[in-house]
Amino acid sequence: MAEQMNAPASPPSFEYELFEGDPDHLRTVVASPPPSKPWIDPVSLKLKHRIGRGTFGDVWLATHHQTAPEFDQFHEVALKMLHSMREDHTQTFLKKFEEIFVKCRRLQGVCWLHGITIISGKICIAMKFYEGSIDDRMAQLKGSKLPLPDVLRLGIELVKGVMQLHTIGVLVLNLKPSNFLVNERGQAILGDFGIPYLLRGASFPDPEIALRLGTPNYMAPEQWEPEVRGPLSFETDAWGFGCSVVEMLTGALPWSGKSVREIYHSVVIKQEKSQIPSGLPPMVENVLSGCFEYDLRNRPLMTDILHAFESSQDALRNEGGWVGLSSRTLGDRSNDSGHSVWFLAKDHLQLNDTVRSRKPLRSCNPQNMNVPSGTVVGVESDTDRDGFVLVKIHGMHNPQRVHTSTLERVSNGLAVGDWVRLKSENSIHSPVGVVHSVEREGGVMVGFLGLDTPWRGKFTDLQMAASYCAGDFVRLKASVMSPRFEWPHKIGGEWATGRISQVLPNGCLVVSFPGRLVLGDEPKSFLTDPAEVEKITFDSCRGIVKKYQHVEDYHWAVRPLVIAVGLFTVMKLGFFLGKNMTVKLQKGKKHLKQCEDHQHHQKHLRQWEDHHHLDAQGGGNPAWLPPPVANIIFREGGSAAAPR
Ligand SMILES: Nc1ncnc2c1ncn2[C@@H]1O[C@H](COP(=O)(O)OP(=O)(O)OP(=O)(O)O)[C@@H](O)[C@H]1O
Repeated sequence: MAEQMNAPASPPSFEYELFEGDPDHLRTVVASPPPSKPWIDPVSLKLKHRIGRGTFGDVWLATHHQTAPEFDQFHEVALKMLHSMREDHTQTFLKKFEEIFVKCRRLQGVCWLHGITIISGKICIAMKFYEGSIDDRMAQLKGSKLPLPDVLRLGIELVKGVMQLHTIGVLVLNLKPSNFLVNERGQAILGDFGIPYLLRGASFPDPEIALRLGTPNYMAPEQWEPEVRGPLSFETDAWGFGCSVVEMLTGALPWSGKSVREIYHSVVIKQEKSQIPSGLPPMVENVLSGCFEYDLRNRPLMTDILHAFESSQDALRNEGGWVGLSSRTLGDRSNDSGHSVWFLAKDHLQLNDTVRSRKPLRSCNPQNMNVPSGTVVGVESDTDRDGFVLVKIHGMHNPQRVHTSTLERVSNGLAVGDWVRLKSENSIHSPVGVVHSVEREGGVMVGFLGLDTPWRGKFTDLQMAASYCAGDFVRLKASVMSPRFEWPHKIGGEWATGRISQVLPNGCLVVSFPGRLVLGDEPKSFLTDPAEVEKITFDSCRGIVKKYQHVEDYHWAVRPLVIAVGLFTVMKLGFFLGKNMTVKLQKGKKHLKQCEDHQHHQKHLRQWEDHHHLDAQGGGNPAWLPPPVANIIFREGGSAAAPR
């Protein structure tokens, strides 16, 4: 097969080539066995006309002529011709396609694949030709929107298709009404079997395509830069599904009128969500709102969506119209630790599970540690996901009845959300990541920065790592010379200290720098690899200077404020000293003057005494003193003071 797949195809000139036979007389002489190999001889394909142009290539209507001694048949096919890519990437795609080809053919909800070929150096995937898409159908309706019962029915069919694709390990990543085809029985079929997923890692002449694997209007935040904001997960398809359902209900394209850059800014940076129409059955509304959770771990799985749609469809049928389905909505069950009901629904406690109090999603401090470690000895109701369990806590005699939402399962020493470090590091991705799932048998899934999908391995490959939370201060380690992402410096040249504003599901840290004044277009936040930073706390700063420098990291205004206060203090001190000096100077001058006067009067006195021959006794009587001297009292030591 490898040789067949690698065989260079003869490139026919196809751009305007029309099918020469009569398409109305497509015939099957003898039924052929379904081929287990996907390769199609390009000569057997005749292109008729182009149906449409998509992000990853064009779709053509073509005929596929198969002939052998036992059979001879024509099929009308839709031929998806991908943009040209590098030869090695073409081969990788062919290999991936070969792996999923037979599996895909068993999936009822996914378009039927005829095979694959290469024409003019471009990969061409031949699929069954369907009569139209949900998008086409919407275009024919008033307001381009579908009624709720239709949306529920089509939604259920599509979710089943997505789930089928997920079971073979493929994500769709391109859910949108134009990719929802309708078969001859009016059922919705997935028209894309995960082409963007198979294209991961391929490079295109247009770098934009490689950067974003999907159609911008329907893309989840992590889909824009999966290696940075990932990992791509089953929940990534929940976002695209949510966008598609909202469009089917409202007739409005998500982020309509916005450029690709603007959509990126809205979805990824500003973390905006699609608006969900009001008046929907609460379960549908809740599950749709869950689809738009920024953190993919908080989104529902396809099973949750299916459950919500089927329940709402049943209720709609039974009640003859939407009048309110249930007094108990899923939204009421949210958890104030930051975990959505969908997050909590992903794991179910069983007897003998080791558990501990659940850590909040966005904080390092446990809300309570009522259960530092315990064992589940009783499950109140197996069917109720939202129930209580009996937990035997070490050191306590009687088992405690604890709500499952406050507990997390610890298997092989690890729980979902734990920070871990790979024992054997590699240069491809960060060695530090966040646990996404832990199997009781030892299998672990971890989100690592640098990987676009979750890492899968054994718990023995991992060790615990320091955790990071929003609010923590961090700085690049001194040993990091060339960080993975740009990181600002301080004026003196050393790495600046920033504050974590968000922790992405793969452990990538979004860091802002409140200690830096951001002007104009300068970036407000930076991304960083958790393995490249260290935590900075007031206690860890040694010496008063370092401690003060850390205070400056809290807000850019600290330094100018300190400078202003310092200047003010200096001025005040200067003023005070100045005033004191002036008083003293004046006093000194006065004193000098008095001394001078005194000397002057002494001189006069001596002259007067000489003149009047006064004896020394008479000199002590002020009455005998000349008038200016009478106003001055002489103190000990010769200092002068004004009379009282
Ligand atoms: N198997 C098929 N049978 C009939 N029509 C198809 C088939 N596959 C695709 N189409 C139609 O061809 C048109 C172009 O499809 P294509 O998938 O290339 O574009 P797109 O959905 O806009 O973009 P993307 O490349 O992102 O999937 C769409 O209108 C789609 O409904």
